[in-house]
Amino acid sequence: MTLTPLVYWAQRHEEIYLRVELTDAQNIDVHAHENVLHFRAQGHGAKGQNDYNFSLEFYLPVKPGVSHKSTQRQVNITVQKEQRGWWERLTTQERKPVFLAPDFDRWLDESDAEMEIREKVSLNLCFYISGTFPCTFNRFVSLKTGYLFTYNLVQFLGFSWMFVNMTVRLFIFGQDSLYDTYHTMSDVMFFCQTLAVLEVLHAAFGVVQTSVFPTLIQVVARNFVLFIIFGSLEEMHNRPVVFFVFYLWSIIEIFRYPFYMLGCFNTEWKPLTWLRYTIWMPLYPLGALSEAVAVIQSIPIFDKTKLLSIPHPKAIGTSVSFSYFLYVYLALLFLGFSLNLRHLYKQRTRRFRTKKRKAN
Ligand SMILES: CCCCCCCCCCCCC[C@@H](O)CC(=O)SCCNC(=O)CCNC(=O)[C@H](O)C(C)(C)COP(=O)(O)OP(=O)(O)OC[C@H]1O[C@@H](n2cnc3c(N)ncnc32)[C@H](O)[C@@H]1OP(=O)(O)O
Repeated sequence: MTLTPLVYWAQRHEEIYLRVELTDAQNIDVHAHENVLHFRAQGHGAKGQNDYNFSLEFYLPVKPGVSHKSTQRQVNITVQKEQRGWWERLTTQERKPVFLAPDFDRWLDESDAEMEIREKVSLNLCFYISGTFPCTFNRFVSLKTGYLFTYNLVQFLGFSWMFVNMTVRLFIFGQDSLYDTYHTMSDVMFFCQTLAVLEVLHAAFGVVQTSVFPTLIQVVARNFVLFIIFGSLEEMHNRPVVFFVFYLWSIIEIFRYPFYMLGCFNTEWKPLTWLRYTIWMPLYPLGALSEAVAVIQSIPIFDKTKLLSIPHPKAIGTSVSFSYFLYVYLALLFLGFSLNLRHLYKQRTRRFRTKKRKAN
């Protein structure tokens, strides 16, 4: 009689692990052919001493070479994935075979597996660089953590100061406070937003694991409004739009930077994570809208003052107003906004999908 053994599985980004519950397994034949793993052996399983076999059709392509190792208690099989990646299940069919279960001794979810790789790389580099522990690389890692923590703390303090100040002033002075936001907040905002340029460098040099383009869009967009629209036009300083722009920027940052601060120590506080990945939903469109309003309000001022206009190109005989560039910028703003909205949505899905899997 041929029976099916119990099989436990787990995965990493590059391989699949199978643990077959057979003691004293003999005459083991295991191979993968056209994406199907075939296993046959004699041994002592759930139904006593017998012939056991099973087949599994994998969810995605695997490499044909399969390695196995049998111990007195089990047979361990390792299958290499054809392409690096995370599989949502093991087999092509959605319903898992009854003899198959997760191997909780080896089970990791995607982000933990990523962490495992990073730790391995850091250990390998550690040996490579110095051959000793604690090594230069470890010191570099803690230096990086210390640097990022300090950076995030400084930004958090800056944005919290602005948020609290604007809120208190709004309560005390009411509508009047909207008109002098620039005079009271701009120094700190200039400081924080200049510092934020470092975020593009962090992403570009791999100091944090994120893509450069969304960060670049964010920093360029904000600094354009801050330095060019507000900074260079005195006429804009007393406009309420400054309040809305600064206030919306500050709200998200008082959640984002503490989230990163905890992340520096691989810690999280669930309500904060939820807020970091949710509160942008109303804030981002409102922020982009208020930035667009600021740009639109500045157009007649640039036209009137001729500030930043290109002086007198011979072919036209008159200077080209900076406002033409602002119309192009408004189109870019819409495009950049859509791209970043998509990015933020993807980050949110990635974050909560991973967390949900962890909870299961
Ligand atoms: C190039 C030409 C440009 C032309 C310009 C055209 C104009 C475009 C206009 C666009 C409209 C902009 C409007 C906007 O300015 C309005 C506002 O901001 S309103 C206020 C609301 N805003 C928001 O909610 C957005 C806030 N900003 C962000 O979220 C980020 O800046 C953003 C880049 C958009 C997304 O961030 P990121 O991709 O980094 O996502 P994560 O937070 O998930 O981070 C990914 C992982 O990296 C780790 N990380 C990141 N930074 C740090 C750090 N400083 N310290 C430590 N760790 C960090 C983070 O923990 C994640 O790691 P893990 O996944 O392991 O947790």
